[in-house]
Formats: sequence, C-alpha cells, structure tokens
Amino acid sequence: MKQPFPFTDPDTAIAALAERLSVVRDTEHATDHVGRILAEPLVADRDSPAADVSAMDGYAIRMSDLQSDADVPVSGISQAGAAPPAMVDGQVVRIFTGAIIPDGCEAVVKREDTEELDASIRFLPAPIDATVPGSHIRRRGENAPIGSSVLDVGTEITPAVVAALANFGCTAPECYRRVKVAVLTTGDEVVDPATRQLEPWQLRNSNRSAVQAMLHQHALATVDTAEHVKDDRDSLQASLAAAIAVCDVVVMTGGVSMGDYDYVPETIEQLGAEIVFHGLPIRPGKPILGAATQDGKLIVGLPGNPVSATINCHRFVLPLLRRIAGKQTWADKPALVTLDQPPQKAIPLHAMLLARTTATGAAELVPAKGSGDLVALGRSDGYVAVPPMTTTTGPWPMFGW
Ligand SMILES: Nc1nc2c(c(=O)[nH]1)N[C@H]1C(S)=C(S)[C@@H](COP(=O)(O)OP(=O)(O)OC[C@H]3O[C@@H](n4cnc5c(N)ncnc54)[C@H](O)[C@@H]3O)O[C@H]1N2
Ligand code: MOO
Repeated sequence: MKQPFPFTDPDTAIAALAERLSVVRDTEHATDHVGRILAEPLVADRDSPAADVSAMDGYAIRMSDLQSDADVPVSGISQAGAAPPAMVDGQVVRIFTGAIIPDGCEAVVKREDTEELDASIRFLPAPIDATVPGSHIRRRGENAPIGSSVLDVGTEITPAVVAALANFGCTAPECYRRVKVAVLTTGDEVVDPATRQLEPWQLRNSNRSAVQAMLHQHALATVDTAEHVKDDRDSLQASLAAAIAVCDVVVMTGGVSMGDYDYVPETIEQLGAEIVFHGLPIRPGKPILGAATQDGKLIVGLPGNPVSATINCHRFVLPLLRRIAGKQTWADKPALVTLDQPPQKAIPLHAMLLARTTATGAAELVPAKGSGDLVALGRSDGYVAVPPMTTTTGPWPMFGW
C-alpha cells in the first residue's frame, strides 16, 4: 500500500478499473432472464396498441351526437376480445376499456358522463364542452409503431422490462451470459459459519456469506467457486490461478493490508495482473485493492474486516459486475438522504457510514464500534457516503443493501 492514494475518490477509482475490464460477449436465448442483460434490442413485432382502442368504459360517439336534452340510441357494443360493430348515423356504440374503436367513431365519452336510459343515453352538460375529437381514444401505434426499437441492448431485465418483452411476444430474449465469479476468503483464524465449537482465536467466515449473498441478489452473476484459503503463499497462488482461469471476476477478502501474512497483493502481482489501486482515501476499506488481468478480468482484494468487506463489495464489485455483464448504465445512482443527526467526527477520508432509513424518508446512522462490528452491520439498511472533513447532515447518497 503506497501513499499518496492513486485516486481521490471511489468513483474515479472504479472508472479507472472499469476501463481495463473485458465485457462479456457470449449470448444465449434465456427464459430465466429476470435480472439479466439484453443482448438484442427489443423491436415491436406489431403496433402498440395494435388498433385504435378505448381508454375508458363509455360510449363511442361522433361529435355531432353531442347534444344536450336529446336521447341518443345505443346501436351496439364494442367489447375487448371481439371486432367492433359499425357505427350507425345518429346512434352511439357502448364500448369497454381496451375494445376497438368502431369505424367513424370520433371520441369516447365515459359512462359516468352520461345518463344511461334503457336503450339510449343522454349526455350530461359538462362533457359536451370537454369532449374533443380523439377524447379517450388510444391511437394505434402511439406507444410504438411496428418495427420500431423499444429497448436497447444493455438494458437490465427488470419486472417492468419483462412486461414489455411479453407484450411484444418475446419470452426468451437473447441475453449476455452470466458473469462467473469466484470468492476467495483468506485467514488462518477463519472457520466455516456452521462451526459450533470455536477457539477464542477463531471466527466464523461472515465475509464469504456476505459476498455470496450480495451476488445471489443479482442474476447477472453466478458464484462458481467459493473457497477459503489459509494464509500460505503457495495455496493462495494456486487458488487464485485456478479461479482466474475459469472465472471473469475473483473477489478476495482479507490479507490485503500490511501484516506479515498479507499475501494477497504479491499473489496478484505474480499473476501478471495490473494493480490499478492498492489503498484509497476511504473508511472503511483504506487497504482495498483493485486489479485487472492482461485479458481484462477483475480481481478485487477486499479488506478482511467484515463491515469493510461488505460495504466495499457493494460499492466497488457490484457496479463493475454490471459493467462486465454488459449493462449500459452500470454506475451507481444512489438516492440522496438527509441524516437525522450529523456524523460525529470529521475525517480526511470518504466515509461510508452504516445507516438505517427512517419512517420520514431520512436516515439515521447505526452506532458502530468499528469495521469489525457485525452487530451494527446486521442492523443496517445500507450505508451513507459522506465526503472528507464533513459533519453536516447532507443530503448524502445512501446505498441500500
Ligand atoms: N499497519 C496497518 N495495519 C492495518 C491497516 C493499515 O493501514 N496499516 N489497515 C487496517 C484496516 S483499515 C483494515 S480493514 C485491515 C484489513 O486487513 P486485511 O485485509 O489484511 O484483513 P485481515 O488482517 O486478514 O483481517 C482483518 C480482520 O478481519 C477478520 N476477517 C478476515 N477474514 C474474515 C472473514 N472471512 N470473515 C470474518 N472476519 C474476517 C480478521 O479475523 C481480522 O480480525 O487491516 C488493518 N490493519
Ligand atoms: O477498512 Mo478498515 O475496516 O478501514 O478498518
């Protein structure tokens, strides 16, 4: 870890690393596409809507029908799922939401704007003035004409996107393949979380659980390997080499700072990867390491302290994963929240403080004893990013888990 820091803030460090990474190019048609990235544009296979349709339940009219004090006969019904009847001069057609507008119809009047009699209607006075040609008619192709591009390559497939895909008959869109990730945790003191009898010098592997859980939330990546490695040069080198051979990304935790057993930086160097940063002006996470291999694969060395590993996996690994996965807008865009109390200490680093959202939409800091405080971590909804030497309440960006 060399001083001064190579980048002044997390976002420029992330951008510099991003430039050196390869983006996934393999694609596949996928029915399990939620959360993945579109590798083909969505093109409208028909006009949307496919015909002029009614936006309301009511009556299809001609403008000349709009007279007060006259009974206007109802000549037929246009309902969803059937072709419309023809309009008859001087008569209206009862119409339902989504049903096709009959030829000759100029506007739709809502049912509640009429007095409905047995086989005829009367218009109430107000809608007579308010109705203009086209009222309550959705025009054929007004959302998207046939052949037009609806969604671009690089769009993440959210539930909203799934709705649009289904509307245009796309049930197995071409997606980029998922990003393959290996998680390597390190440390002789670290044991499996299921261990019941621990010595005082041992602790459970919360970092592996946190990183895996975070990646499982995102369908654009799969965790192909999750391995714990002892603090031993040769084992670490062998595990990293095996992981990087088959994965696009290796996320490591621990062994990244200045201890005698912190072999992660030299192991990454031996692999011939470029260390883009080792140390950033952030807390927690000052010793963080970001590297790119010659063929554009990502290696991140997260500090071992659990709060640091979890926050920085979220802050650094997730946006870079989105980038590698082919997502067009991959950078974080966190919402701004105001803190209900100012941070207590001004520090010359970008602070990432565990926080909880409050009922009023503000955020409160979760009291934490440091970057090993898993209790505070578990009580948090995310973290707030506060610039160096700042003790004001913001608003500051809040990153939610
Ligand atoms: N002389 C210096 N010492 C330290 C510095 C520094 O700048 N100069 N930075 C400190 C900071 S900040 C952090 S963060 C840690 C990070 O160190 P490492 O990445 O080398 O992490 P370790 O020493 O391996 O572990 C730190 C801490 O976290 C526990 N740990 C590790 N792995 C796990 C895991 N998988 N699950 C749960 N807990 C884990 C480990 O037992 C240690 O308690 O360095 C400071 N030192
Ligand atoms: O990242 Mo360390 O956890 O800043 O204390």
